[in-house]
Amino acid sequence: MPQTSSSIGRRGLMLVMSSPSGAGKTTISRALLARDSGISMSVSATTRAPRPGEVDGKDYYFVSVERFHAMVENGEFLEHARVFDNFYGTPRAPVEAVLAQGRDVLFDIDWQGTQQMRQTARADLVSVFVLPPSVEELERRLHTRAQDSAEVVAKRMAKAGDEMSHWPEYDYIIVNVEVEESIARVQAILTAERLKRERQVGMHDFVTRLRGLE
Ligand SMILES: Nc1ncnc2c1ncn2[C@@H]1O[C@H](COP(=O)(O)OP(=O)(O)OP(=O)(O)O)[C@@H](O)[C@H]1O
Ligand SMILES: Nc1nc2c(ncn2[C@@H]2O[C@H](COP(=O)(O)O)[C@@H](O)[C@H]2O)c(=O)[nH]1
Repeated sequence: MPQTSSSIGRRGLMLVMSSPSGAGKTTISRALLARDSGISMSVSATTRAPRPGEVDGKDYYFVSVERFHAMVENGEFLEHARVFDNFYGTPRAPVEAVLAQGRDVLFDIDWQGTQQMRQTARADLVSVFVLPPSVEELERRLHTRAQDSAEVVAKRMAKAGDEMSHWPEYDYIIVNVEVEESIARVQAILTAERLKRERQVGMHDFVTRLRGLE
């Protein structure tokens, strides 16, 4: 049978995107998912109330505080954190199932969650921090999204400086000026990371066959 590169197995990676609230990571993530069939979104659990249009099981699993704590106790989360007075966590089982198929998983989580995942899964983690072009533009985006009250927007703006201080902990930094340019940059990161030697787990056998040694 002829050798083709499509027979080379690949180890799935975990692409984490973080940013201050409103910088644009959800927008970039949605576009990436629509354009790349090799990556799926990790759906987090949260105790925050759904925004207009958000769908349970698609945008988040909306759970009570009691249910969230039970999930923590049962070890159901890969990571979890308190963000803006609410709890958020990444359910472990769906992520492990996708990675086992050699597919990639995209996470929209904060810096606390990224730190936890770096400790448990460093080799599989690729982290991207998204910055806004300016603080004024960040506030404008939060208001334009029109999904949070003025009080919630003010709270998120007050935390933006602290959040942004974590940028040096990430592998890649994107200043999200033009959304199409930012999407292209994340696609480029994903392409390069997928090609890393250590992720191409079937390469040894492929080259062995190429060399006619098997
Ligand atoms: N490059 C951009 N230029 C202009 N507007 C943008 C850009 N990227 C995103 N936006 C808009 O900014 C708003 C916030 O974007 P988004 O919801 O993606 O932010 P986020 O980082 O995911 O926020 P959160 O952490 O609160 O979920 C949205 O209305 C989105 O359409
Ligand atoms: N550590 C985690 N952070 C998470 C998770 N899911 C979302 N987030 C972060 O929370 C804030 C606010 O999100 P919003 O949807 O309420 O605007 C944002 O920074 C997200 O990245 C998670 O599972 N773990």
